[in-house]
Amino acid sequence: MPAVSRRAVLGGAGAGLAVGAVGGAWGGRASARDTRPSPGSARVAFHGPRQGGIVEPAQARVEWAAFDLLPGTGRDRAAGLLRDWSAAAARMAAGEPGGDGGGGIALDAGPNSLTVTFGFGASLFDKLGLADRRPPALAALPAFPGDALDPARSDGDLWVQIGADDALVAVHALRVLRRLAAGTAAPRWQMAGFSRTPGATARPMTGRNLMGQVDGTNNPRPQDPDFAAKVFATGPDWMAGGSYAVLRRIRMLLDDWESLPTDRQERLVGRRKSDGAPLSGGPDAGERTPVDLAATAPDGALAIAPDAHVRVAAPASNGGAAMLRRGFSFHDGLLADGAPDAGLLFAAFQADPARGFVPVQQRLARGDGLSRFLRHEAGALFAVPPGAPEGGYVGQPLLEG
Ligand SMILES: C=CC1=C(C)c2cc3[nH]c(cc4nc(cc5[nH]c(cc1n2)c(C)c5CCC(=O)O)C(CCC(=O)O)=C4C)c(C)c3C=C
Ligand SMILES: [Fe+2]
Repeated sequence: MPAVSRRAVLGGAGAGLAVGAVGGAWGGRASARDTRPSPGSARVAFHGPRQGGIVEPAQARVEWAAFDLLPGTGRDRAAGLLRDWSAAAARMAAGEPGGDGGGGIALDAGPNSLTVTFGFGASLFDKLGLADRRPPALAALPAFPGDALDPARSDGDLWVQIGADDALVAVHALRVLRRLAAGTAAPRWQMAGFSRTPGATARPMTGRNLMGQVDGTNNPRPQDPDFAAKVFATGPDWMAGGSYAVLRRIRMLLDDWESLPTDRQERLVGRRKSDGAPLSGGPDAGERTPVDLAATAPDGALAIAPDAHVRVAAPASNGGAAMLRRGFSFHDGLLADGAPDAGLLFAAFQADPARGFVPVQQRLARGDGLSRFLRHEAGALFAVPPGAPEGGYVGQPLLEG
């Protein structure tokens, strides 16, 4: 298959998505003119200066998995695993079989915009005798008020994020990578999430979370002049062009949330539920209307309440702190009390968590109205190295340097 740049592939994916919405995706009438490729054929090149799964739109399905190195695993074995994982990920991203262990479950499907992202936890550096090369930005995060993080579902030596617009494709990739890890690393925890399916809406729009809010509007955008400075690290050498991923499994108290009237829900967020417009903007505002934190209502009260989520989280309230949020919903059945075990697999990518996530979460944990309806149940921080060139593997400069 010819090498295709990530940008070119994504452009193609956009064209393909329209076909899924109109053509035979639901077994409906397919006209003779529907000759464009299906959404399943969209692909994101694995090799490149940056790993996939950071700036690409969230796919319909995500699998997160953390692994711990088996006792006695040294740098050579770990390097071999990253070499095998990278090679398999590159094959699968190109729509080729990943190798043994996938059970044939993705045989009929295209790559479906598959991305595989690899991350390194702080504990990996100690185990491989690389403590002197652990980046300062990977220092343990502080404990935040209200945190109730389950150690069995937190942290890990290695992290794999698999995104695809088809669940079978994502699960297949996970099975392949898991098989390749046998004898070198053991699964520590695994989580599955979802996002909107391409073509599900009449026009592409920012997705919604399980609280029903349009979520992701004020993310930094790749065209912003300071985007790379916010999201990508400049060092140490092996991390230049990489990023740091903060993960949180945040359960939502959905039954309590859904019992609130819409205007109270909107006040707690600071945006309208129907279209995501800021409450500071008046009836004609839209999702992209800039938030005005100083705006007041006719009665003199702040249009965006003091404890509204967007006020407390805004860069302007946190000394400019910013991150790229790329979360997925989860819905994992019922808890013992019958409440849904559902919420957000929150992921934030940034150049330095101490300047991105930490100040924001410190303020949110204390003064965010939304946090009364949220429970932080698991968390992790991983260094996400830059992408690997053709023929190389993710983390090679660290593991062979
Ligand atoms: C520490 C960082 C953040 C956590 C944790 C977090 C959890 C969380 N957020 C929502 C819903 C929304 N968040 C929105 C905006 C927003 N959130 C954060 C940070 C965290 N959120 C930031 C930095 C921002 C942008 C603020 C700004 O600049 O305006 C929004 C509004 C739409 C948007 O801009 O994305 C919603 C809705 C939930 C449900 C949640 C935990 C489950
Ligand atoms: Fe948020």
